Amino acid sequence: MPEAIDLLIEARWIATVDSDTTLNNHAVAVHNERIVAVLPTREARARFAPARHVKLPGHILIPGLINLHTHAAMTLMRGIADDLPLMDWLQKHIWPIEGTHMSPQFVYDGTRLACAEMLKGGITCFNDMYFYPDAAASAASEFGMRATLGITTLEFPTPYASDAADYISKGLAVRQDWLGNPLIEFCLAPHAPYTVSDATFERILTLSEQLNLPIHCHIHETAQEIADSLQQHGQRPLQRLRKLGLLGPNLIGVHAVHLNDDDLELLATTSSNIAHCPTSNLKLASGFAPVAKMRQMGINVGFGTDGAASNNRLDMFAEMRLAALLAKGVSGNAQALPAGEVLRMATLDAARALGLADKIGSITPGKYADLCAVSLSPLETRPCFDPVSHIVNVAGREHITHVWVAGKCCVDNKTLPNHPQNDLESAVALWQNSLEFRQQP
Ligand SMILES: CSC[C@H]1O[C@@H](n2cnc3c(O)ncnc32)[C@H](O)[C@@H]1O
Ligand SMILES: [Zn+2]
Repeated sequence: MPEAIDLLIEARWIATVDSDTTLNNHAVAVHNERIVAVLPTREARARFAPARHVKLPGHILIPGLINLHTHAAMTLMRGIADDLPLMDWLQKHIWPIEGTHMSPQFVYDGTRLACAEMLKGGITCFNDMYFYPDAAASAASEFGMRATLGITTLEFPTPYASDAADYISKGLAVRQDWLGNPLIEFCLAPHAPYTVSDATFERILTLSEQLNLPIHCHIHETAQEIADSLQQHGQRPLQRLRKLGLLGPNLIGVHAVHLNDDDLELLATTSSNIAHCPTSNLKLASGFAPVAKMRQMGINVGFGTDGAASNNRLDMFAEMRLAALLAKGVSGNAQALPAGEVLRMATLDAARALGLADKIGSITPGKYADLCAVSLSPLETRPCFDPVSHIVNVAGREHITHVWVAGKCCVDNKTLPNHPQNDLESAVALWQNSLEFRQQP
């Protein structure tokens, strides 16, 4: 008697990522949100009686992509301040707008816009750092998307919170409200060493240890950040964080562009994780992160899009391709970051950084069925000798046809099922209007 299951997905190729081999003509069986088997299609047809059966004869099935660093709601500021270096961009444009326009509705609408874009681009999970995480959680959960939301912390006041203690207590309260939701996780998110004091970092470390939460923080993004830290603290930001005890397997350091040999050694010996954001680093002219060196030294690295105001897309296919090309160019080694490694960094390694590798990141029985199907049938993707190479070097997010999160179909034939598109479009149009005609200082 065939076993009744919720879903059977047959694919021409499957890159499980838990091994280096690409499976041909295999199927993934899904029941109760999880993967129950990965097996040859012929065997799957005999063994299972699926309630839903999806056939993908020209596709590769990969684990859902994980965006290891973003500010989702910044989609509403996409393209509002281009062609600027980080500090001009932040201090003269972004922070003033956030100071006047930030609200739960802004974060809810902006995060919904981000979820629509990310899901259609094969991203099933994102690691967010922004204001009003309750509004972000509502948006993600409406789309059925997985998210780790930051208990974001700054020392200075914004419409969201008055000081570091207020940011932390508001974030912890939101975490409490969402405990038990299987798709929503939290992390501590001190913004950066230049906006957070030693005392606040100490408090954050204690909370991370007590609650076993990752710590998500921008680090070593620009040369100026390092010069300022040397002047103010007499040490580089990573040395300061090391002294405070922040480095370790719970840390996700974002950007890590400017690293000397001692910095690299610190990251490696403490098993810290890095979110590499190649597009944002180029667009803000921050520099080139030494990713090939990091990988050689055993540092765990995933990819982040950063926010849509500094990218200006939330496109992990673009990040994968750019990261692979930059790693080769920067290291002078064409073998740096081959496609299989890039796909693992965008999935399993990012899951590891978030402490979620036992749940997501690979197509492995027992894990949640977070999956992405990419069509390699169109002419521009032919011929195909190596489908994993095609994911990084040929295909784009426009080739994604289906996405599942915990076995639930979130993108069906390139569309978002049951999504009230009009409501979102009109909300975005209203925000565009109010940002376009804002009072300029
Ligand atoms: C406290 S919420 C997050 C905060 O970070 C700002 N931000 C966005 N991108 C970057 C970046 O690349 N480096 C530093 N800070 C960034 C965002 O505008 C929010 O204010
Ligand atoms: Zn960022």
